[in-house]
Amino acid sequence: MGATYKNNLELTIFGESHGKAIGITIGNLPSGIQIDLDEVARDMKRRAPGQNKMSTARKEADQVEILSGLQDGITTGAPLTGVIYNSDQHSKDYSLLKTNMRPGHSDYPAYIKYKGFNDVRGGGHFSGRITAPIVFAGNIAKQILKQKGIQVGAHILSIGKIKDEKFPVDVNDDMLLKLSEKQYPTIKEGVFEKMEEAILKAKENLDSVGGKVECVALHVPAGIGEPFFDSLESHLSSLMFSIPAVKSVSFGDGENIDEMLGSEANDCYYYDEAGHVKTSTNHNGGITGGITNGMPVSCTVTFKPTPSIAKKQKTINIETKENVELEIKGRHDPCIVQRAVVVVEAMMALGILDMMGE
Ligand SMILES: Cc1cc2nc3c(=O)[nH]c(=O)nc-3n(C[C@H](O)[C@H](O)[C@H](O)COP(=O)(O)O)c2cc1C
Ligand SMILES: C=C(O[C@@H]1CC(C(=O)O)=C[C@@H](OP(=O)(O)O)[C@H]1O)C(=O)O
Repeated sequence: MGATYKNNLELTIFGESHGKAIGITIGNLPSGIQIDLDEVARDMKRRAPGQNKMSTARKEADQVEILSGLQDGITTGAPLTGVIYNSDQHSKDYSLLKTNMRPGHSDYPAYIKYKGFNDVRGGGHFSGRITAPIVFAGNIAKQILKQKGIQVGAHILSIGKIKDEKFPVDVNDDMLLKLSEKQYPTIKEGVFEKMEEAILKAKENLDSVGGKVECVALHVPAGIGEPFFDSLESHLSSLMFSIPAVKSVSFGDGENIDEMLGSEANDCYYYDEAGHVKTSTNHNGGITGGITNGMPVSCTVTFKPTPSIAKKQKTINIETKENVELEIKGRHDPCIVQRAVVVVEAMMALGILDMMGE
């Protein structure tokens, strides 16, 4: 199993959901950067499981132990390794799932690829739990970007059929600051309460819901990225698609841009009062020709409904080769989206830092 993303940064993730620990090694970080570990802990808590009825009941502290690469809170330039110990595994929930393949999860393709030796407990290395180390790495990236004046922030754009509004073209630091103060960030007031209802209703019906997260990076200078294979869109979408349960990634108005005319989709340039180049709209999400144009980089990520649901489903038993019915027991998120906002931010920060190549 490969576990490394390598460009200017090197990210190597390790561990399984029910193993001893999970973690990440980040290579090629700049040296001499002061890291605030309280900020790391704040982001870890935004993703951590077991906090309320909208999340899996599994409880994990998700405290990161740093093994290397940091001395007196400052990056040394050596590979930075963070480890998170697992403590609340209920592995017996998975005994039936070794043979009865969960629809929508990795079980069947992983069984084929790894000849049945893959660890199915908690999803093994395929688990959403592996996003905890990504949030750790992403927070380090956010702190480095912040020192360059770049801010990353996100909100829940939709859960099921309940929708928030999209970021406006003039999204600014204040708006991101306000969102960062909310546990479940939405731009419209009062919309998360309706989203929560949708999550709890799905759960009550032994089902799950999906949704979208919209993320921006502000003050990214123009000129980051390359044409074709190393376009910023290519790298960011590769990172976003690495998040389990992500089924689409788009930039700007990407999901609807096909319905516009050229005259509507083009972002027209102007000089503002300070002489900075801006565009009056941002349908292209701050990237044209694969390269940043100085406008906010904006990306929307769609999460499918959580695959492990308690409702009876049809599937196969890979050992007896029979069609069977499956009722999944165990602890699962009735919705992934509200826990994944910070994961999307992490990938955005890592992708931009990586492509800046400094
Ligand atoms: C933060 C997070 C939490 C998740 N929680 C669950 C869960 O409780 N149960 C589950 O079946 N899948 C969960 N998933 C999704 C699965 O890991 C994912 O659907 C599975 O690995 C198959 O990958 P794919 O959906 O990308 O094809 C979670 C994903 C994330 C990012
Ligand atoms: C533990 C986390 O989420 C897990 C992600 C997950 C999956 O299949 O992705 C399945 C569940 O694992 P378990 O059956 O061990 O409770 C979730 O709880 C986490 O995100 O930290």
